[in-house]
Amino acid sequence: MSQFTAIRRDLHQIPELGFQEFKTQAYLLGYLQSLPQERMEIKTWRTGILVKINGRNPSKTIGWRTDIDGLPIAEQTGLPFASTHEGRMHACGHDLHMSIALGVVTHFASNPADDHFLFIFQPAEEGPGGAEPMMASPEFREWMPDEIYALHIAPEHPAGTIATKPGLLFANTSELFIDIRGKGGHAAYPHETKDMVVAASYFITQLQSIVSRNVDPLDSAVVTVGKMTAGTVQNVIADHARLEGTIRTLSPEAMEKAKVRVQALLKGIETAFDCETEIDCGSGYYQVFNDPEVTGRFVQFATQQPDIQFVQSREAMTGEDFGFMLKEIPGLMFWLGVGSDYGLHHAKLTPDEKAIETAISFINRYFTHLGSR
Ligand SMILES: CC(=O)N[C@@H](CCC[C@H](N)C(=O)O)C(=O)O
Repeated sequence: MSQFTAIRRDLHQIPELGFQEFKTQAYLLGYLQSLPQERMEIKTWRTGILVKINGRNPSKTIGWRTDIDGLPIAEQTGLPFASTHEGRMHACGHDLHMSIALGVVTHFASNPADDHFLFIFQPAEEGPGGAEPMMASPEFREWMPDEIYALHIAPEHPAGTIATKPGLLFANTSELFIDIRGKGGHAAYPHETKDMVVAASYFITQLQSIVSRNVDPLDSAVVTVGKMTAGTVQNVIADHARLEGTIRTLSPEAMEKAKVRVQALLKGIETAFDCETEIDCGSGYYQVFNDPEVTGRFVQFATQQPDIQFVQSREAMTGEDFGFMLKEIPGLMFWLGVGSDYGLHHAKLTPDEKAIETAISFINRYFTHLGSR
């Protein structure tokens, strides 16, 4: 087993939620401090880390970003190195993202290029979003990169595949947290209550009309309620329901429209069911938009690599707060094939670890190409 596969397995066992990545940060710092330090500078920002490798004759700084948080999912892979944190899992591949980033740092710590490299270990990608506040920090601003790159694992492509496209790659997102409050009571006396299970059920059904009737069919959107809680026992009418979900749209305009419609539908529920509602749109991520010129250069390089199958990808309704970095800094995100029968955010996601070495070797070559004169 390669060194970075072993590291991936260590990290896989300690998934932590956004801004709680304390063990992860300690593990990463321990490894980074074991590398040659001559050209390396390290700073921490909350639970994240910034690592700069000073170039020999720099004219620019090239950035690489990895996310480091896990998800509130109970792992069901049965792997010997499964999560040891109950109800937490690296089900979005951030364990692979981190081990690949460490592989690239390791290479350039001993083989610096002409240009500087900045490695960003960013917390809270799954929520509430670490990229925007990290970028605004003095620690980040001091080492502001001139161009920036990141990858995301893609279970639907086999290991050895890289997929991307110029322009829009990932959607705009907005979280949704909704409370609906009425009046509880005996299950046999509904006329004396305001039943929030019924109100929430109507509301969830009405939400589906946003995509089918409000958003331009040529401008896709998704409205998903991933969690619904209401009630206490089978024979008591619930006085409160809570819904947690997310909106995804291909354009910022469709996002604005969808949010307005969610609020209008909620007002209707208040009237129809004589209840009170409260909405919190949580955090929202800006779309991932790949710089066309940077992507052109990247695709040309990737298609010339004998160990890489390059695939032109489509847009995806996933969100990524890396979009905030790309809004300010030219760069791109690409999908890395990891061939798994189970997809992202699935409790049985099992990425093919061969992709780790493929990615490290590919990025080392690409960054050497970019950072040398
Ligand atoms: C790549 C990926 O899966 N990202 C997440 C980002 C979630 C943002 C936020 N918590 C939301 O749900 O809106 C995704 O679910 O796409």
